[in-house]
Amino acid sequence: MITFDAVTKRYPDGTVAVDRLDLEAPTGEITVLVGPSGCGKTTSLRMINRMIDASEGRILLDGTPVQGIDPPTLRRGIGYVIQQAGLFPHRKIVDNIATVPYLLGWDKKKARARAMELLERVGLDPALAGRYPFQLSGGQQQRVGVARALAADPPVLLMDEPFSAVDPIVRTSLQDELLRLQSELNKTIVFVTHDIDEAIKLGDRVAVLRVGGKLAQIAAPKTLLSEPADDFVREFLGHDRGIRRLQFIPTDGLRLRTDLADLTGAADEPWRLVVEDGRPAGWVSRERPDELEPYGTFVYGRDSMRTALDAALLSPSGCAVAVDEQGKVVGVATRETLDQALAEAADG
Ligand SMILES: Nc1ncnc2c1ncn2[C@@H]1O[C@H](COP(=O)(O)OP(=O)(O)OP(=O)(O)O)[C@@H](O)[C@H]1O
Repeated sequence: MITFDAVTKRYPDGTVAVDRLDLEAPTGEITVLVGPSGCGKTTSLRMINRMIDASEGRILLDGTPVQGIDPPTLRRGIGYVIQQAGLFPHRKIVDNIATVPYLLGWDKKKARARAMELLERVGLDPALAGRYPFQLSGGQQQRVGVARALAADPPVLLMDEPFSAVDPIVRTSLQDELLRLQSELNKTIVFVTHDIDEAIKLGDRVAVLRVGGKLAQIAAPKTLLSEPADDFVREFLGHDRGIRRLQFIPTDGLRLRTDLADLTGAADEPWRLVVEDGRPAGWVSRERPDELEPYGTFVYGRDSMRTALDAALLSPSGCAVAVDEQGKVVGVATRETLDQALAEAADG
């Protein structure tokens, strides 16, 4: 656990970047620091590994003040990932990843074997090991940055806007990859971002900071969205806070119809889903039975109501197609069913 105990950072020019910050980042969880530009996120993060020293207050790592640990020792137990990966341009990928093991005096063979293992772990082709950073895409470089931070298996990972410099599609896959890795590794992660969607997706807990380095609220994402502490937090969460809340509402309680999906014999309805080899092929209407119309799917029980609703909006029938993990149709959520679930969500 990382604990901020009344931590203040005053820069020499008098700027108060962080103001009496109290915060806990529990072991094995992702704690996200989010807030507008200049609110002290990076300063807070860097005080954990003493790249910046606090002016007042204490930061504790499992109860031990970091101020009492010499920086090299401290950093051995703390991986650090930054925007644009910060790789050494003249070192091959494998050697970039093995940076910390080399510093720790591991023999070259063991360090490289560990680097190769990590390369695969972060979803990269081992064939990239011999390349130089400039021969990789931005997203691949970020993955290497994550692999490098994990190389000596540190219990703590600090991540400073690690995915901000890549396009939205790559960012989404990096976020998914981080969540997958974390489900295996259970690191204590402190993650800085200015993107509220990223914070809500990744954080077990999200700390919202306001300019001046004051904590506005810390809560689980779901609570943050349903109970923002004040107008600043409400505004920061954006006008589509209600829509975002839907991503925490599960779909496993939705009642599905199977008679609209050729599964149990088609009902006499305006729309019918054509299923081929168990998979959706398209909707057909009574008026135009030969024309396949578009459809949207959600994975029943895994995806949230937000995805289910999106799936319904993509279908002219207004119904969302529920599939299993293999993409096979399990039924259809009609507009009435979705309406009912939304009404219940609004109550809760
Ligand atoms: N070395 C420094 N000297 C003086 N002021 C600084 C220094 N570093 C940062 N600051 C100021 O401290 C405040 C917090 O900066 P910090 O970089 O921690 O914010 P941030 O929330 O990470 O911002 P961003 O999202 O823009 O990166 C800002 O007002 C910044 O200008």
